[in-house]
Amino acid sequence: MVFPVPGGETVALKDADLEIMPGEFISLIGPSGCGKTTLLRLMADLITPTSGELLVNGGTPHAAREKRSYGYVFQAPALMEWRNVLSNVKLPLEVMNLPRDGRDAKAREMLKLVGLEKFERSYPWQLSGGMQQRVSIARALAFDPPLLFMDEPFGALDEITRENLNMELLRLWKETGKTVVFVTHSISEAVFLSTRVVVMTARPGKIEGIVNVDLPHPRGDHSREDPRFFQYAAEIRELLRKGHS
Ligand SMILES: Nc1ncnc2c1ncn2[C@@H]1O[C@H](COP(=O)(O)OP(=O)(O)OP(=O)(O)O)[C@@H](O)[C@H]1O
Repeated sequence: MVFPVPGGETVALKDADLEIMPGEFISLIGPSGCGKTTLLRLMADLITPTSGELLVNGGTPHAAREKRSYGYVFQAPALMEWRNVLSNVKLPLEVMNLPRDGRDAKAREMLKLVGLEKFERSYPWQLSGGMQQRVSIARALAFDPPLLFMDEPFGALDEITRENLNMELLRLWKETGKTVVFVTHSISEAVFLSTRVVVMTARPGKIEGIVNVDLPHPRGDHSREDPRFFQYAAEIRELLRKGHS
């Protein structure tokens, strides 16, 4: 992926070869500016690759977008301040023109899934950052996409809130069987959540290595104390070091 910039071009991604299987939880980790968001945006058809091939569910990213195959959770919650929580979660269902009577029920079901059923009438500014991020996850799940793209959704949260949301996300992933592609800067978050961690190099972003995380499910606080947890974290750190130099 090459971006034109004043006076030249930026090669954001090069030789990024990756295959993701249905139901996987993949984390992308790598130095700042290595192209993690770019890779996610390419998968989501928010930008078009300048060369190479990219397939989402066997078709083009554009076709996947038209079929509403994915939900996208941004770094910042990006909720509409003038809409209450229920109405924010309903938004994609309105855009898709789904029958009016089904929309409320679906949005409520999603809010229950993220533990916010008591807050449907609240406005975004009345919620904490973590709660807002849960609303945006509920919104991304509302139309039941098989894929979930998440760009550092918990980066701005305190450690304990982040750990709690990690637990919730894993529960959701297990319950719904979705494929998740998750961008993070945190090695421990990547190990805790993922089936595989994709470590990228500094720009132009390439894949330095992939670590299979074979920690048993359900994961919880005990997983963080498992000797294998430290071993996976050390492997990822080593690959990150190699990719930095
Ligand atoms: N629209 C654009 N135009 C020009 N350059 C861009 C554009 N989008 C991204 N880039 C460049 O591509 C590179 C990769 O950016 P990207 O946002 O994907 O990195 P990242 O790994 O997600 O970084 P971070 O961890 O800091 O969020 C950066 O050098 C960035 O400046």
